[in-house]
Amino acid sequence: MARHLITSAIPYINGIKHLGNLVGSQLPADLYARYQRGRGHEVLFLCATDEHGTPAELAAAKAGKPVAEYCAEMHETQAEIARGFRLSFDHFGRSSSPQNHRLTQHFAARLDAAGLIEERVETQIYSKADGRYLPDRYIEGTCPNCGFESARGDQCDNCTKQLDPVDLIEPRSVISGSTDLEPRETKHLYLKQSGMRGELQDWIDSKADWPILTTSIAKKWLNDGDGLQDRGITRDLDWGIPVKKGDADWPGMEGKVFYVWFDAPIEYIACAQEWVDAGKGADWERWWRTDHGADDVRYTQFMGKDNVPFHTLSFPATILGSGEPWKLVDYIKSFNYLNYDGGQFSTSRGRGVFMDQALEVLPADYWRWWLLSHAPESSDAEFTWENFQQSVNKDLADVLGNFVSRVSKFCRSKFGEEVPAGGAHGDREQALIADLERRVRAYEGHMDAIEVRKAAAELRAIWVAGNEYLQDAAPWATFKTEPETAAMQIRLALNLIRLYAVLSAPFIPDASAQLLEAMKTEDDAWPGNIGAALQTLSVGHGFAVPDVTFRKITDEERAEWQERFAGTRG
Ligand SMILES: Nc1ncnc2c1ncn2[C@@H]1O[C@H](COP(=O)(O)OP(=O)(O)OP(=O)(O)O)[C@@H](O)[C@H]1O
Ligand SMILES: [Zn+2]
Repeated sequence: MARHLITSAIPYINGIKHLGNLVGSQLPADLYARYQRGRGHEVLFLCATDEHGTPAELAAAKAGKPVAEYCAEMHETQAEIARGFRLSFDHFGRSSSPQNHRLTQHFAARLDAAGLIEERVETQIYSKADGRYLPDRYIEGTCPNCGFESARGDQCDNCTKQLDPVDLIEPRSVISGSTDLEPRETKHLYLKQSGMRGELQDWIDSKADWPILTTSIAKKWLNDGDGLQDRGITRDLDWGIPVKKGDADWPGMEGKVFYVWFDAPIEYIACAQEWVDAGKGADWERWWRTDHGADDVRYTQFMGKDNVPFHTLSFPATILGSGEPWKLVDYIKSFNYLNYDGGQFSTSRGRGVFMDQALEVLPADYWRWWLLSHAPESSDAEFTWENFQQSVNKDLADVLGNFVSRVSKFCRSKFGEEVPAGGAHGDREQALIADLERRVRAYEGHMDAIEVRKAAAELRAIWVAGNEYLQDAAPWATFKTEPETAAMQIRLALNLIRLYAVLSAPFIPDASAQLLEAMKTEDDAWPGNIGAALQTLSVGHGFAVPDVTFRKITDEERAEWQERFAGTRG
C-alpha cells in the first residue's frame, strides 16, 4: 500500500469559485484522491481557504463586515459547496489558522537564520486618493514584458511573469482608478531566491516526468532575463500573519504582515496539523517530515497555470531554504484555463457559472463528468451549453444510464429481481472480457499518470463496450429461443453495472453509490482480473431497478440556462 499526499491549490476567500477554478484545481485533485483510495492506498487529501491579502479586506468592506468575520463565513460557504460537489477533502482548513500563523513565523525565522532574508528599504506605491499603500494586486498597468494592458502588480495574467508594481507602465489604483500615485519608502523583508537558483534548477531538471506546462513555466522564471529574482515576503497591511521571527518580535517590522503568497503554501503543511487538531488524524508529521517517515509519501499538487511559479520556485525555496527535513512535492499537475462561452470566467466581473449556481441547475455528477472529460490539459478549453448538453445526453444518459436501465428492467420483467441462473459464457463473452481487461488496464494507466481527459475517454469506452455487447447479444431476442443464454447474458450485464459503479466512482461518486445500492452490494473492490470481477454478483443475488441514473437535458432547459448565465452575476 502506497501513501499519497494530495493538495489542491487553495481557493481564495473573496467569493464563491467558478467552474474554471473548480476544474483547474479541486476537482481533478478529488478525482485522483478518490482513485488512489479506490486502489486501496492510504490518502491524505488537503485543501483550505486562502484568506489573507487585500482582496479579502476589500471583499469584507464591501459586505460591511469585519474581515475575520467575513472570512469565517465565506469559509463555511465554500466548505458547504465543496460538500455539494462531493470534494472528499480529509480536511478543509484555513490559512488564517493559528497553526499557519505559527508555522509561517517559524519558516521566516529559519530562513533568516540561514541568511536567506534581507531587509530592504524600498519604494512602494502610495495612493493619496485611497489613503494607503497599494498592494500589488491593486495596481494595474501595462506589462513591461509582453505589453498586456491589464497586468496586475504581482503578476501578468497574460504571460505569467511575476512582477513588481513599480515595473508597470502607466500604473493606476484598482480601488479608485486614481493615477495620483506616489512612491514612498518603506522597509520590507526579501527572500533571497536568486541565490538558490542552481539548487532549484537541479531539482526541476530532475523532474523529467512532469507536465510540460509545469516545467516550461518554472524554467521560464528561472532563466528568462536576469533569472530568478528575490521576492518581497512582507506587506504594509493590517490583515495577515504578523511578521515575527518564530515567537520573537522582528525589530523594525512592527505592524507589517507576511505576503499572502508566502503563507498560503505553508498552509498545506499547517492544514495537516489542523486535521490532527480537529481529531481526524493522529500524526501529521509522517506525511510531511522526511525524518518521520514521509520519504515513503508520494506528494502531488494540483493547480491552474498562474499558480505554477509559486509552487515550482517560491514554495520550494521556502522548504529548501529552511534546512529542515520537510517533504518536497513529487509531482505538479497543472492546468490551462477553462473559458466560458466565448470569453473568460471572471470572479471580479461575475462572469460564467459559479459553483453554487451550478448545483442549483443539476446535481454534482453532471458537472463533474463534463468538467473532467473536458479538462483544460493540453490547451485552454471552453464551456458551452451546447457541448454540455450533448456530452451529458450522450455519455451519461444514452450510454451509461441507458445500459443500467435496459439491463435491470429487462431482468425484472423476465427473470425477477435477482441474478438469474443458467447458461455459460461463449465467444462473445470471452471477447468482451478480453477487451475490458485491456481497457481497464489502460484506464488505470491514465489515472496513474493523471491524464484526466484520456482517463475519461477510456471510461466512456468501457461503458460503450457494455452497450455494444448488449446490442449484439440482444437478450430480449435470445430469450425467446434460448432463455438460459439470455439469463447468462443478463447475469454478465448486471455484474457490469457493479463494475461500472466501481470504475466510475472517482468521476461520478453519487451515481456510483446509487448503482451499488441498486445492485445490493457493498463490494466496491477495485477489479483485478476482470473475468473474476464479473462474477461478483452470483446467481440468486437480489437487486432493484434504480431510479433514473442520468436524465437528458432538454433544448428548452439549455436555452433557458444559456440566457440565465449570459450576463454577470449581481
Ligand atoms: N479559468 C480557469 N480555468 C482553470 N483554472 C483556473 C481558472 N481560473 C483560476 N484557476 C485556478 O483556480 C484555482 C483557484 O484560484 P483562486 O481562488 O486563486 O482564483 P483566481 O486564480 O484569482 O481566479 P479568478 O480571479 O478567476 O477567481 C487556482 O489554482 C487557479 O490557478
Ligand atoms: Zn505580460
